[in-house]
Amino acid sequence: MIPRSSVMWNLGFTIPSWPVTTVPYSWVFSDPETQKKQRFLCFDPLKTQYFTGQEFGGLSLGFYRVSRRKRSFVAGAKSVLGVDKVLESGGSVGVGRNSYYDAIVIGSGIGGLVAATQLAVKGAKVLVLEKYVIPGGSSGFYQRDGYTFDVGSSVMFGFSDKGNLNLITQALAAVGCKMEVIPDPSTVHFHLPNNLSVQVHREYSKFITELTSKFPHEKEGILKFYSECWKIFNALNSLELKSLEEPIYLFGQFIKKPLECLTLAYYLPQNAGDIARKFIKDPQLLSFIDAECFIVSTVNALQTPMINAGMVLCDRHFGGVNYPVGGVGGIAKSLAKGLVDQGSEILYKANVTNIIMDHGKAVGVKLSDGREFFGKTIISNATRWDTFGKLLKREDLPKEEENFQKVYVKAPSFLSIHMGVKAGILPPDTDCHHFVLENDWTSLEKPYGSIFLSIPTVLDSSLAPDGHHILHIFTTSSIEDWEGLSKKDYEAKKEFIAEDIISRLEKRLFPGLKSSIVFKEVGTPKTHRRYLARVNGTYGPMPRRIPKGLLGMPFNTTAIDGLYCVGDSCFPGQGVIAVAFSGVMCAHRVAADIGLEKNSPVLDAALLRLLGWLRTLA
Ligand SMILES: NC(=O)c1ccc[n+]([C@@H]2O[C@H](COP(=O)([O-])OP(=O)(O)OC[C@H]3O[C@@H](n4cnc5c(N)ncnc54)[C@H](O)[C@@H]3O)[C@@H](O)[C@H]2O)c1
Ligand SMILES: CC(C)=CCC/C(C)=C/C=C/C(C)=C/C=C/C(C)=C/C=C/C=C(C)/C=C/C=C(C)/C=C/C=C(\C)CCC=C(C)C
Repeated sequence: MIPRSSVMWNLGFTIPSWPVTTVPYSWVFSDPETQKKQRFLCFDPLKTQYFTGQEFGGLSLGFYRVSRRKRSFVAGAKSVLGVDKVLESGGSVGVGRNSYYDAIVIGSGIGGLVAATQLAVKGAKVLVLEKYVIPGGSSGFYQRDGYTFDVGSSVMFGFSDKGNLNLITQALAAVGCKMEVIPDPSTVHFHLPNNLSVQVHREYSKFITELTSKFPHEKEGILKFYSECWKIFNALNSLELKSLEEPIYLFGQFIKKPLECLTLAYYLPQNAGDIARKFIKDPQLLSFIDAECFIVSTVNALQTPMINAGMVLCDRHFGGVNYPVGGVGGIAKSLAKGLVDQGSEILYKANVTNIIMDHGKAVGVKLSDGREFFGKTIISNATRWDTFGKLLKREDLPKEEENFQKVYVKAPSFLSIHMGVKAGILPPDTDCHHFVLENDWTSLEKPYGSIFLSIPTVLDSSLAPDGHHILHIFTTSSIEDWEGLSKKDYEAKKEFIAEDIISRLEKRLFPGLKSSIVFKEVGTPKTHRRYLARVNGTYGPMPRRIPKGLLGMPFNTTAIDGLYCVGDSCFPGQGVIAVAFSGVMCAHRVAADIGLEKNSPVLDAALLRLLGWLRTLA
């Protein structure tokens, strides 16, 4: 508990002597326990507030621009005056070792953690505030009866040791961590209508051979479509990936790699379905491409940005899909540890309820228990809907966010079933990941239509007790389906739907599955809403109609000064590697804004305006 102090009381009555012609402005501190308000004086010339050193007993501390930095002034006062209790004057200024941060990150999903760690290694002092008891969000884990379950699926891109796109490996390495990974010999095994079965082998030529054996008449189209994907992947893989909102970097890349940048700019507004249709005519093969894209984006190929399709459909063969030993949860744990090793902080059970604004700028956050923290920048890893719908007041919704909500809607949530089964039920050489859509292509995007299945114990047996496997099954489901039910009806519905999904898997993949189950836990969209703090439990944003590729997806800056977003409602969207990239971009832009990286205010303004205009075309 923080000791109370009387120091602020003393400060409250000192008289500033800064000779300005404006009226004094008083800054109010409130003590959350006593609700006593303490005032001390400063000035507000030109709507920017300044303190003078004389406020602190005549010591010459200079004066500080405080609209963004007022709390750093207090921290400065602490170090110069040695009056530690100034910082602890009632909890309203903060409780960390240093109460004023370069960046406060709301949420410790992979997006938030990557932004935080990247900033920390650049020398920033970061505070991550996580509502839950462990880090990771959708990439977290939980343990029951000897099983370690991944909260989300276990398909990990970006975890290889080569190229520029191994963003998870790079994010860990930045804070001195390296995780042992197990290569997955196949990304996913598709079980589709008309008994179409396609295994996506790690080796590209093996995958192409398998696919063309199912569609020999479309061999040329298949090769052409996937080679378009490779053009994108190779261009991406040749760039140093940083913030596309930072002009010095962006123009630098255009000069160093003009062809690659132009390639990406060309594909930026395009979708995979249109490109597939240039080369492929067979409706069943086009439906297969839809299923490929659905895994990437939870929508069909016509709505999936080509850049994202190119990235995922090639990385699985270039770096391959690799599973971290001990489970996906280890990534977030390692990043959180790395963050602390860099001298930054993470607090759990820290539920941010408000972003604190001051003269139109985001300057701090307030927690549900009343604590407040202040920083130069605030980075929200909550979804954009939560950030602008809950953490800021609804009437503050900026035009840019209105546009985002016009172009993107919340993707449905998931019904998930975590099971422990007797190992004998799985045939030898069972793949780790499966995608099942049995009878009807049109059910692909319908609720409960397609089934995702991960069996991470195929790769890492340490995740389950001896002689057992984990089956993590999930399927799309909307929150509306689960609201307004009594507890009894809710439980019954969970059982009923889970039973149906398991029967479908039993029929198509593993006869006798039901009798092998030794553990089963079912989560609904309400579970995801509660534990992941995501509105409606949404999996992420999906385009309302046909998008212009990635053109409409916002980056990290927001219309609110000092406030940034990171995670899957930022460019380039859903997926662990995607949110890791969003974290890298966000850290770069924030570092430039707080002077830890090169920046050019004039070019910044021009580029941000240009990008804003491009988004309006989406
Ligand atoms: N490839 C896979 O298999 C896989 C697996 C899991 C997750 N994912 C991806 O991860 C993506 C999500 O990652 P992300 O980084 O955007 O975020 P996230 O949703 O995973 O994490 C956000 C974190 O912020 C916390 N949070 C939210 N609001 C808060 C508040 N007000 N106060 C404090 N904490 C708060 C949540 O508790 C959560 O831990 C999803 O799009 C999904 O695609 C993919
Ligand atoms: C800035 C302007 C206007 C022009 C400049 C041009 C230019 C230089 C552009 C540069 C663009 C760049 C750098 C783009 C980078 C894009 C990246 C890195 C995109 C990455 C996308 C990654 C995605 C979409 C990953 C998705 C992964 C997912 C969703 C995996 C999930 C898997 C499942 C949901 C489950 C599957 C499970 C089973 C069991 C089958």
